Amino acid sequence: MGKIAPSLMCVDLLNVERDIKLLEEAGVDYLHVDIMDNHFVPNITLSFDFIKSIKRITDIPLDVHLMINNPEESLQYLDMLTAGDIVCIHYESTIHIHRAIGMIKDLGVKVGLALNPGTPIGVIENLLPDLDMVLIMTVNPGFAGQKLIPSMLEKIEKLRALLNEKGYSEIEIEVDGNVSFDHAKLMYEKGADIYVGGSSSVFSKENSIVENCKRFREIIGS
Ligand SMILES: O=C(CO)[C@H](O)[C@H](O)COP(=O)(O)O
Repeated sequence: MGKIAPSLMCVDLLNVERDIKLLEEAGVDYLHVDIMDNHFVPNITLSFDFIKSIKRITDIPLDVHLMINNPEESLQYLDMLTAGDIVCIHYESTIHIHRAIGMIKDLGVKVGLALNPGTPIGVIENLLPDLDMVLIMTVNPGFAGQKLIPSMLEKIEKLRALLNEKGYSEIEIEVDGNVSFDHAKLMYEKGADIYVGGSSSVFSKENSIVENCKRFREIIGS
């Protein structure tokens, strides 16, 4: 059974509370919050203060994706998170990855590790005991509305095989970037668990948010 994590960078920023209530009605599993620094990726979107505001209006667990350099310098600002939330940092974003992971654990939340499309999956092997989730970026991060990099489908499959082979089948695989309805089906077949729905699915203008989530659920068997 797959889980849906709508990407709040695709929400109507003039109607955030309205859209979050719709996502609650749709029964989504997480809210995916992208934090950028204009250095690790060339964009700036949501913020730590935005997360504080979100926490006041919903109990849906947050899936915080930090696209920032040296995340260990900013993790202190995430003390509003609680057990059940996820903090995901990029493998490429720090030379002190074990220290950064340890700091996420100290927050009492789940640990996610994201890999850019160009980063091979082998880098995670000695980190597996500390991870709850691995995020496969299926586009180069930073912007919504990009095209899927097709070779990422094989990467998902290889990661699922690696996790099973090493005895870490409980680690969840998240996919992010052009997770359209069609791509979600392929990703599901390859072994993905958590689906970041953006402009190409949950927030597609063709239907309402609630109807889009319903269609998504049917595809990922939840
Ligand atoms: O992380 C992201 C961009 O870096 C966004 O969460 C994601 O790409 C949004 O989804 P879509 O690609 O469907 O617009």
